[in-house]
Formats: sequence, structure tokens, C-alpha cells
Amino acid sequence: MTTRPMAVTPGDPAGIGPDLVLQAAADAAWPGGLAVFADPEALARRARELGLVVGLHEWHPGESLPCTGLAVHPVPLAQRAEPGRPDPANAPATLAALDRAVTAVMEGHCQGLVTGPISKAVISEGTSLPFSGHTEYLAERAGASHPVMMLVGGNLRVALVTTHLPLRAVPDAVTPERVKRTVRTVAEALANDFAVLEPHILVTGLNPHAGEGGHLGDEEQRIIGPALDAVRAELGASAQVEGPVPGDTAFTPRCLREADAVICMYHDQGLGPLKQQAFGGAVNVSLGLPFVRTSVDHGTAFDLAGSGNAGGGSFREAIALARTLSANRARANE
Ligand SMILES: NC(=O)c1ccc[n+]([C@@H]2O[C@H](COP(=O)([O-])OP(=O)(O)OC[C@H]3O[C@@H](n4cnc5c(N)ncnc54)[C@H](O)[C@@H]3O)[C@@H](O)[C@H]2O)c1
Ligand SMILES: N[C@H](C(=O)O)[C@H](O)COP(=O)(O)O
Repeated sequence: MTTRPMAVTPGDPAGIGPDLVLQAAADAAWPGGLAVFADPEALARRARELGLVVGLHEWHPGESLPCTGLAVHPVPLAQRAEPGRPDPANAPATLAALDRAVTAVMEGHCQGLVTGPISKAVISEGTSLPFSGHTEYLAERAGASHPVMMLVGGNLRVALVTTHLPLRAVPDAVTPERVKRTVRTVAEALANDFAVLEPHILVTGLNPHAGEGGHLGDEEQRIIGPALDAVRAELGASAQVEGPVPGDTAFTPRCLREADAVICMYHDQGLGPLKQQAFGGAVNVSLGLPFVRTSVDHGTAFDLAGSGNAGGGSFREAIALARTLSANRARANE
């Protein structure tokens, strides 16, 4: 089944997502092929702007892929997409592309989903949805109760207990249940999707110096520490869970030496160090979904859309990793 195409959504049509899809299609023949869910006219226009020659062929889930060129499942935009000028009027079509791609994956027509970058603000302004990110949106669509965002790049795998929420809401969102479920989901994904057995997982604290014994915050003593004790007892020898460790030194080479993944309490605690090390070549993976989904490590970069200067490394890595994870998951489920 690994010869099924990978579903691809370019993300915001005014961002660099369409550029990355077209560059990837022009550069290489992807094993299994790509099926892009997008407006074909907008893609064709962007290809001309970029000087790329890519044949676009209408495709519908269940059909064979064309022998050459790029398969495109048509999802028309409401307005002409101008590079670098996001238009909330196109937000419903951006989400419709995602919805149709998810359906194609869940119905087994595609082996996984690779998404280009979306502006959460544009989706929130152009739809009635309070859109906080693909991770949360896809989980809701797929009926998954606890998605976990992990970014993979350099020598790091970094997962988050909380994702897209205001910093002031973070402490209340770090609950024992959320900490336990995140560790479980990461341990399971490492084993099944990444083929890392008996992983060593580092978990950070929330406060400076992991709370300094309660003098700089007590979430480590009240919530994170007891949650980790409980999940350690549950996982037994199947995973080694260390923490809460101070967030500032968790990413030093000595702490990372044995770690297969680091779980951080909030977005910038974990993604800052990862993007410092690997921005442009890292991959965002949604764990805890019933299908494989990967994405780029960067945003819409409206300043670069249509210029030909967007680096395609993260997008290509996202396609490659989605294929590896799908194959590993299929093997684990045999
Ligand atoms: N996977 C996703 O959907 C995703 C990921 C991250 C951010 N976003 C969204 O993107 C929007 C813009 O976010 P931002 O400005 O914080 O980050 P950004 O990644 O879009 O841009 C940060 C900087 O990096 C540069 N950059 C980004 N991608 C690049 C590439 N491929 N090649 C060369 N340079 C690149 C940009 O030009 C900019 O200077 C936000 O709405 C955010 O929510 C979406
Ligand atoms: N937090 C991600 C990042 O910084 O790369 C990004 O916003 C994308 O998140 P979703 O995959 O949930 O859209």
C-alpha cells in the first residue's frame, strides 16, 4: 500500500506553499507520487511566475496518478491569489483543500498528508472558526482527543505538552492528564512510527530551574513530577522517562546524549532550540492522529511568495519523512 500517493495541501495560496509544491514537483519524481489539493489555475499561474514547467493533471481520489506531471485535485479559490497578499476570502477554500485531503487519506486513497503553511490569523479572519493550527484542526476532524506536535530536525525530536495558546494560559493547561497523555503518545509514536524501541524521553519543567524546589513555582512538584511518576509506572521498561529537568539546560549536548526525544511544556520552550539548530530542514509531525501528517518547520513567509527564493528543504524532508513514518506504521500494525 506504500505506492499510494501522498496527499499534499499547499496551505495559504498567497504564501510560499504553492512555490514549494511546484519546486518539489519540478525537481524530482516522488516515489508513490504526490496528489495536490489546490486550485489548478492558481498553481499554473504561480508556476509561470516562478518560471517552472510543471504539467498539472486533474485527479480525483481513487484514480491512478498521471504518468508525468503533477496530480491536482481541484479546490477552487474564491479570489485570485496574489503572492504576498493574503486574502481571508480564500480561507474557506484553504480549509476545504485540507478537508478533502483528510477525507482522501482517511478513506485510504492516500498514504498520508503533507501540509504547506497556513496563516492561523487569515483562517480565523476568513472563517467562523477559531483556528489555532493544523494540529488541533486535524485532530478534531479525525476525532483524535490528544494530538501532540513534534518537530524533528538536526539531532532533535521535540514534542510539546501545550501547543498554540497564549503564554498566560500555559500554566493552567499543564495538567497531570495532559502531561501523562503527551508522554504516552510520544512513547507510542517513537516505537511505532519512528521504530525507536525503549526510548529515553526527557521532560522539562515549566518554571526556571524546574521550580528551584518550589521557590520559583510549584508546577513541577504538584503536577509534572507526580504525572511523570505515574506514567513511568505505567510504561515500565518500555520507555525511560526522565524529568522534570530544567528547560534551559535540557538542550545542552550532555543532557541530549541519551535522549530520543525532549518533551517541553510550551511552544517556544521547545521550538526555539529546535529551530535554532535546524530551521529550514526540520519537519513538523502530528502524533496521535489515525494517519501520518507532516508539515514544514516554517510559516507562510509572505515576503518570499512568488520570488523563487523560498528554501524547499523542509518541505522535501516533510514528504520523505511522511513516507518513512507511513511505512514504519504499516510494519508496526502488521
Ligand atoms: N506549518 C504551518 O502551517 C506553519 C508553521 C509555522 C508558522 N506558520 C504561520 O505562518 C505565518 C508566518 O509566521 P512567521 O512569520 O512567524 O514565520 P515564517 O517561517 O513564515 O517566517 C520567518 C522568517 O523566515 C523566513 N522563511 C520562512 N520560510 C522560509 C523558507 N522556506 N525559505 C527561506 N526563508 C524562509 C521568512 O521570510 C521570515 O523572514 C504565521 O501566521 C504562522 O502561524 C504556519
Ligand atoms: N507551531 C508550528 C511551528 O512553529 O512550526 C506551526 O505553527 C504549525 O503548526 P500546525 O502544524 O499545527 O499548523
